[in-house]
Amino acid sequence: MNKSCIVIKDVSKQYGKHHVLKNISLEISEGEIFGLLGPSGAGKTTLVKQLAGLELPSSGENVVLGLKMPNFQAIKRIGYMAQSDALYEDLSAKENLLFFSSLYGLKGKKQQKRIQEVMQIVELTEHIPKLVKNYSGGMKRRLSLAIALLHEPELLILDEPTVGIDPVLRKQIWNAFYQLNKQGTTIIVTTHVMDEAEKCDRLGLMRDGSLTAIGTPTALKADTNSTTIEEAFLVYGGDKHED
Ligand SMILES: Nc1ncnc2c1ncn2[C@@H]1O[C@H](COP(=O)(O)OP(=O)(O)OP(=O)(O)O)[C@@H](O)[C@H]1O
Repeated sequence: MNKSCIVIKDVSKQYGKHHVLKNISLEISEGEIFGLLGPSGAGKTTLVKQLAGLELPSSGENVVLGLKMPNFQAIKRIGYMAQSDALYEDLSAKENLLFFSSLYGLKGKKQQKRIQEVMQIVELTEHIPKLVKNYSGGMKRRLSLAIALLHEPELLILDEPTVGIDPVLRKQIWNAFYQLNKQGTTIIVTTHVMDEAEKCDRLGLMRDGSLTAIGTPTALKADTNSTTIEEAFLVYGGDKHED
């Protein structure tokens, strides 16, 4: 097994009396595409926000890139794409990219070059001058991904990156993930889309704040005598998602 990129040690999270994460332990290796699969409310967002350094566990700890989170040195090496797009709608894509890249300290020719590169990855080059409010939902998701890539992160944390996106676009976005992964980027992605889950190297199945199973899609299916991940998920005590 490769070096660990993420080590989650007995992490729990409580909001008042509500136990949102229950004793989660998990290791993700460098270079993996790891999927967190589970129905709405299972705790996926809560967990990945902690990994991105945006929330704290109630107990346990998260070590990311060798550093206990939250840690600023680690955060600088992480690209995080939240579930809802955080874009300036009244600005153009170019202006958004200039703004976010300047936050990372990019300037001049290097900044221009990186903006071109990330927009090429998400196949939006020709739409750079457009106002974001004139982008479709799928284009906004891809622009959010481009922004998450600006500082060449070693780890990408993607919260439902393709939600509401049609299958053709979803394929394009996954091609971008594979390309980045081939270059060494570790990717953790939350999803409740079963065909997307099949694309991950390994999966963690989540339900009611617990990890009910961890394994490759093939192993999870074989261990449960299932032909699909959805069936395997149900065997491990999951709920079918209503979407
Ligand atoms: N700040 C908060 N205060 C109180 N409860 C919260 C807070 N954040 C999340 N929760 C609760 O934690 C539970 C898990 O939410 P979370 O968003 O992590 O689930 P999820 O698996 O990502 O679902 P979805 O796919 O709908 O985003 C939900 O019941 C949610 O209401």
